[in-house]
Amino acid sequence: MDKIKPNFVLFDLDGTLIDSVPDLSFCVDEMMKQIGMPVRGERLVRNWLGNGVQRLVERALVGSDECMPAQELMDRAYPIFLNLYKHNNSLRSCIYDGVVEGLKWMLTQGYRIACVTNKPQTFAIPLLKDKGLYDYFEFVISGDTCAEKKPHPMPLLNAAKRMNFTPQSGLMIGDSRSDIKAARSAGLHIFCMTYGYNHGEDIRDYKPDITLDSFTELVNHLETKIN
Ligand SMILES: O=C(O)COP(=O)(O)O
Ligand SMILES: [Mg+2]
Repeated sequence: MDKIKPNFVLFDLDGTLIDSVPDLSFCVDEMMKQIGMPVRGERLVRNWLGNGVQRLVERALVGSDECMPAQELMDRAYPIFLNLYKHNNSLRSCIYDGVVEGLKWMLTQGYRIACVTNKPQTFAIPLLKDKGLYDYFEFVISGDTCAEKKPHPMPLLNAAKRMNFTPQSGLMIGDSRSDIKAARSAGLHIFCMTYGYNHGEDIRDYKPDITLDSFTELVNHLETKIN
């Protein structure tokens, strides 16, 4: 594929900018211990992430991707998780190699960038700030900013509107099938990182426009906007 020159670029957070699973799995396991249930471990949490923290907790409680826990169990467990994650939001999480260089390069090339995540605002903003990434973005659309989250196109359409460009002139960079589905429905181009979380499946099977092993490869796929 030839290099493209999108008017704006939207970045996913978990699994794209930051490996947040170490903190999330710590909190899931502490919650499980506190309610007297078996811990789940990092590998399963990695596969259950991608549809917001509420869905992650539901999956952890039933031990599967699909089913729903009893409401009474969720009502007991979810507040415990929220309190734990509030205090363990960024301690163990790491920025992926190449991300800071990639974001700096985007800005020097004249790109306008924002973050679109399914993580609720109360966790997304402190995490981005703690890791020194917040100031790179014009704005952050979190999992609870719009009425719908990815894979629904609404957060991406909202971002395009705030950028004042058509969705078709934008690019989403993510790591999961939710990012691909949202981008396709909204009409954006979509690049995916191979190192992220995609429910244990190879992201190439979902056919993004491009797959990247590192943000340092962005230079191979994007034109400069400064001429
Ligand atoms: O909170 C999640 O489930 C994942 O969030 P993401 O959209 O940044 O990958
Ligand atoms: Mg993600």
